[in-house]
Amino acid sequence: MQEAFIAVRDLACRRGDRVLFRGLSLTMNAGEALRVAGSNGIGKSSLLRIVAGLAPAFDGNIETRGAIGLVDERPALDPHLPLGKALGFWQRIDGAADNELGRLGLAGLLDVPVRYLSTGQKKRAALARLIGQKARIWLLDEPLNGLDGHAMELTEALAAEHCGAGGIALVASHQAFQLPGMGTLALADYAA
Ligand SMILES: Nc1ncnc2c1ncn2[C@@H]1O[C@H](COP(=O)(O)OP(=O)(O)OP(=O)(O)O)[C@@H](O)[C@H]1O
Repeated sequence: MQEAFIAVRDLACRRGDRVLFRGLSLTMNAGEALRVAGSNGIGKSSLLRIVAGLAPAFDGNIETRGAIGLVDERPALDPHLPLGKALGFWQRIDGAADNELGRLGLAGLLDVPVRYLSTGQKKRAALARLIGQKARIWLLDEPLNGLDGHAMELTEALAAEHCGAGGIALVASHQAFQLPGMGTLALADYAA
């Protein structure tokens, strides 16, 4: 099984003219989960994007081992395709895998164009793709936004199963995320 590891060392993040945080270090090993907490605009999404390699660090460095799957408010699913075909695109790349469609309440929606899915359905569709991706590192940006109570619990359960199987979950959320043994990193502690 592919190893999972994240090391963030003395990280600083700058957006535009402003340094948002500095001096941030953390290490995550297989099976660990961490919630990044903080108010709007403090830099939670920016941190996840830097860890994903989608944005540059202003200072410090990041080391990751294991494939990374990022879920944010923009599902990487073609809005014009029916959900089944949009997920099928990724299945051809990721390899066939159980996307947990039934569990995610998506089995009856495969003929619906992605753009017509509700906010919560889109979020669940993004989770289906993430599960199919089989990435060892999950970066979840506000994963509970727009979800009803049942879907929130399901998302937390899926993340717990992912960590139980040796994955890593780094979760940016301004609201509580229930996951056994999950630590919390208050980004305000590193505000520049
Ligand atoms: N490309 C950019 N150029 C300039 N400023 C940016 C850029 N991207 C983000 N910002 C700013 O950086 C700050 C941090 O944004 P970020 O999305 O990381 O915050 P967040 O903690 O995830 O917020 P929220 O809880 O609202 O999702 C915000 O003030 C935002 O306006």
